[in-house]
Amino acid sequence: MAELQLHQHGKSRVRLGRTWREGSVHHFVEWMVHTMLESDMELAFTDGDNTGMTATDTQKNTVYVVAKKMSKRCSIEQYATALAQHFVHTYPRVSKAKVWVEQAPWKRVEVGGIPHDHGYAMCGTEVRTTHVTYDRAGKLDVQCGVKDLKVLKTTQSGYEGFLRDAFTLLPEVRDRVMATSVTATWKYAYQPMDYDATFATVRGALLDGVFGPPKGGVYSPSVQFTLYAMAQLALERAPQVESVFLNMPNLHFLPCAPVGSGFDDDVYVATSEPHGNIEAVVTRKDAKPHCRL
Ligand SMILES: O=c1[nH]c(=O)c2[nH]c(=O)[nH]c2[nH]1
Repeated sequence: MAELQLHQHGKSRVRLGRTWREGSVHHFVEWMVHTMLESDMELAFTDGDNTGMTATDTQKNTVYVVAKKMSKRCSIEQYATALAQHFVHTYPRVSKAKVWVEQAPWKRVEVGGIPHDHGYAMCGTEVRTTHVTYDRAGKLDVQCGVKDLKVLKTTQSGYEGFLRDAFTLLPEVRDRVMATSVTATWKYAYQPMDYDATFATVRGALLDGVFGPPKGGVYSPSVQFTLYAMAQLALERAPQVESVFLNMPNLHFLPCAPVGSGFDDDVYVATSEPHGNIEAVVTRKDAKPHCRL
């Protein structure tokens, strides 16, 4: 006999744009929203009975309704919280709402050094993310993050001392290009007053962990060491953060010696596949672990 275990239903990849007009200055965001509802809908799966079900089409429509209701400029965390709470408070069969939001990297343009009133350009790939859950007991969980944050440094990176056997071809190096696309998520011990400010603090810490000071930088003996240094800095600078998950592919730039010349740390074969893949969860001592592995 079969038994229904966890079940949920939601809408994926709902895209929206939202403008807030503050006089002549307009603020714009583009969001990709995913919803998922845990609800008392076993009979839909086992008996084909849809009574009381919040259709995924309704969930999609609600994404837009709640965006409209956010009358003041807000962060993705505030929006996702409002959306999750709406589902639980409106639909008695819903026991837990899960909402993911990703913010596209539109940035206000500057013309002659002056911020434009309503002009935006998309520069880069970096997407700000959040994952919010809210349940009928009123438990709210907000996780923040960033993905596709691509970083590269042309030196101050090496890789030495690793195991060598018959399968090892990689030479040891003290100078190489280090490039990665950072995915980070972090959990708070307590919710910050200002999600935007805390996001900026954590993002800044992650970048400083990679690059070090502007003159001279900081040496990376491995992606692993740099990942841990980044997470340590984030925990140090943002006291609200209790744990950080980081995933960092090692995007290899392979030494290239064009025909007739040698390799002088100047020309590389740029690759994306295959790539190394390094990840870890780093928690504040005595904090609850945060599982993304
Ligand atoms: O920083 C690195 N970590 C690794 O685990 C690894 N493995 C590898 O081939 N190159 C590298 N570089």
